Amino acid sequence: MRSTNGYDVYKRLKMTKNFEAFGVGLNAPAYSDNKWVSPFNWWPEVRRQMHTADKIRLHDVTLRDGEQTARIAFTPEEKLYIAQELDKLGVASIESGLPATPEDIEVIKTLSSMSLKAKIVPLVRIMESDVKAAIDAKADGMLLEFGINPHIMKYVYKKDPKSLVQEIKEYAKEAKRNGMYVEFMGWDAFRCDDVGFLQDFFTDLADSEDIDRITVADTFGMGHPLATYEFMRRLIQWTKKPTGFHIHNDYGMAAANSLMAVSAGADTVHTSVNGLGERAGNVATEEMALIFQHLLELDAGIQLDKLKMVSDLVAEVSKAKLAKNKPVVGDGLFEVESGIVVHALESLKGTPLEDAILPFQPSTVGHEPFQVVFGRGTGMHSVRKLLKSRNISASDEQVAELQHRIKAAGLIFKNGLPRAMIDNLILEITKN
Ligand SMILES: CC(=O)SCCNC(=O)CCNC(=O)[C@H](O)C(C)(C)COP(=O)(O)OP(=O)(O)OC[C@H]1O[C@@H](n2cnc3c(N)ncnc32)[C@H](O)[C@@H]1OP(=O)(O)O
Ligand SMILES: O=C(O)CCC(=O)C(=O)O
Repeated sequence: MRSTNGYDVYKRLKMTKNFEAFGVGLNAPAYSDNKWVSPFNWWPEVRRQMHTADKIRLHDVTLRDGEQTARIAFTPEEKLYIAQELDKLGVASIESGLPATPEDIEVIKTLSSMSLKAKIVPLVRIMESDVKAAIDAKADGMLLEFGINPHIMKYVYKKDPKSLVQEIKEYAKEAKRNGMYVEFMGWDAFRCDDVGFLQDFFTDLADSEDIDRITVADTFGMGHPLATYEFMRRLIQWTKKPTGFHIHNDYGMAAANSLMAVSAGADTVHTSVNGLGERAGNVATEEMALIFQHLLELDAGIQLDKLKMVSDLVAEVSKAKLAKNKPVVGDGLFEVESGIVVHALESLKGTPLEDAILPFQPSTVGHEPFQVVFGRGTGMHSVRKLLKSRNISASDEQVAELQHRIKAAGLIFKNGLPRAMIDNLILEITKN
């Protein structure tokens, strides 16, 4: 299949603007230069429920929560390298570890001295030593954190909520005196069965003008999307402050729930490249970046065409290999083997929809061009196209025989037939 990029498609579609089929047109915003997504996303009934901020921020936690993944560690040099790529990618802030180990303190200090566009905001426990270390490292800000689940507060930390609020406010004041941005994150807030407890805690905290943003974490990723929307709506109502959302993917709902949090009005999502993070990981930076731009038309400031490269970098350094079908960045996303799909794609050649059947073009996220793979799923149309690309004419019987041989070999070579095998099969079929 001919390789393409978003710009080629753009040029072609511009020329054929307003085309339609059976009276049905394709229009922006669902349809544009590099995407074709569901127009249902723009139904007034859907949009009416969205209270999105004008600008969305991605706070990247790859270097903190990502490194918390069991069996993953980054050296200080690796952290500095990744942080610079995250900065070029366009994330608003980088959670550069905890100022609790000499290595992380050094990383925070170095990054803070580099005048990156992204703010350096380490995770900070409610303790003097962490707060002081973040200030001494001249970080841009601090993400003060505590478990805002009454059971965790009582049994793990033996803290009472009232004195905790006072402590947080004092540390926030100290950070502000040093010119820092202050965010508070309450983790495990989604398992609290007493909404009055949450309301009192967050209302009381929000009364501090030293706290710039309040974030809640669905630490175990088990809130229903509609419950997430409702909790975030209430939190915004209680605090009247910019609000953030942090989630893990334990139930596979991290992206959907982040979308709900933003729809309720949160302006920041904590994300991690390749979805690294404790257990099932955090919501993936690459997924949220694409969702915001393509489905909500929200500017998160992300250079989408760098996503694949940053993902490859983090996969390499973390030694955490990605599934081929990982959304947005998986190596196998733009390969097709199934005959019926190849036939559909071939049929669109020369029509306004050529190459536009995909939801988004490979080049949009910096991916290799689309390609047809040969194997068990190969259909007749793929075989004809293959022969045509090599200027080989063959009878219908030869095409059928070649298809049969490719399919049989595909049962053995489960990873797509190697080029040499395809060459051999063509030779065998066409020699007589
Ligand atoms: C819920 C989360 O995901 S929190 C983030 C988790 N991230 C990490 O743990 C990063 C990797 N961790 C580490 O390298 C180490 O645990 C360190 C350097 C951070 C701390 O190590 P240690 O000082 O040896 O303490 P250890 O990890 O065993 O225990 C945690 C301590 O932090 C305290 N603590 C934890 N969270 C908070 C908080 N939000 N505010 C105040 N204190 C806290 C605990 O009460 C405990 O204190 P104690 O030593 O007085 O009992
Ligand atoms: O606040 C913290 O210490 C980290 C919590 C966290 O990453 C989470 O709740 O998922």
